[in-house]
Amino acid sequence: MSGPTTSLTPPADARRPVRHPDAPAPGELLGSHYDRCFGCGGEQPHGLHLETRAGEGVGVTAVFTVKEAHQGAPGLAHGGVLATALDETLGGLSWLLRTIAVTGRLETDYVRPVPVGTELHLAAEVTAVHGRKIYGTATGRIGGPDGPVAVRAAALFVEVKVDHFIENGRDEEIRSAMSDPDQIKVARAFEVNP
Ligand SMILES: CCCCCCCCCCCC(=O)SCCNC(=O)CCNC(=O)[C@H](O)C(C)(C)COP(=O)(O)OP(=O)(O)OC[C@H]1O[C@@H](n2cnc3c(N)ncnc32)[C@H](O)[C@@H]1OP(=O)(O)O
Repeated sequence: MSGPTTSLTPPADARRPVRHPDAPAPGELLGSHYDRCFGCGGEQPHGLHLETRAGEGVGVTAVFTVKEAHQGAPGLAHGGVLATALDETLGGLSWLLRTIAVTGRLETDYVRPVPVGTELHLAAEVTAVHGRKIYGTATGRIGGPDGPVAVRAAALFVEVKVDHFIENGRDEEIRSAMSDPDQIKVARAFEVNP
């Protein structure tokens, strides 16, 4: 079978990630990169409304409150929604590297059921970088930031240029995002540099 390797193990010559000198300070709220993002946007009524903060090193933390609209089985979070929460948290790592990157591969382990109403405490870190490939891991804990792990993920993100979004996105949303009078928001929708 042809196609890219699916390994999430960094190659031996991968380098350790380096926090960008202009990365947000530990504890700083990253804010939404795009209002209509399902993971973090404020304008998606049933979105996850994830709030992500810069952590120490090349890491971030986030909190996701599981709402009624996020169910799969009665009273329990949908697995795909939990994968989204992990993916979005991992996406926030771009801010610490000041790189634009998209998910290439995301592998998720579901360890415990997550009831509606739960605050899921997420943490993600970059583990290695190899060329355009950024390797990361994430966990989601219940009952507090040090509570038991309910979900975890390993991921490979691939660095892209801003053209990735402009060339592949739907014109209507691209135009709308570009024409927002808040130019800081425009920059953040298309770049990781606030
Ligand atoms: C702007 C707002 C803020 C930034 C946006 C923040 C958004 C946050 C939201 C969370 C993040 C998302 O959900 S992002 C949305 C979901 N993801 C996507 O839509 C991505 C769709 N896929 C793609 O566009 C493409 O396949 C790419 C960009 C991932 C890769 O294509 P490419 O650019 O042509 O690169 P390519 O040569 O194929 O791959 C480069 C290297 O990565 C490896 N590679 C590529 N894909 C994989 C894979 N699935 N599994 C293993 N390895 C892979 C290749 O083997 C190669 O390794 P080597 O030969 O160099 O060793």
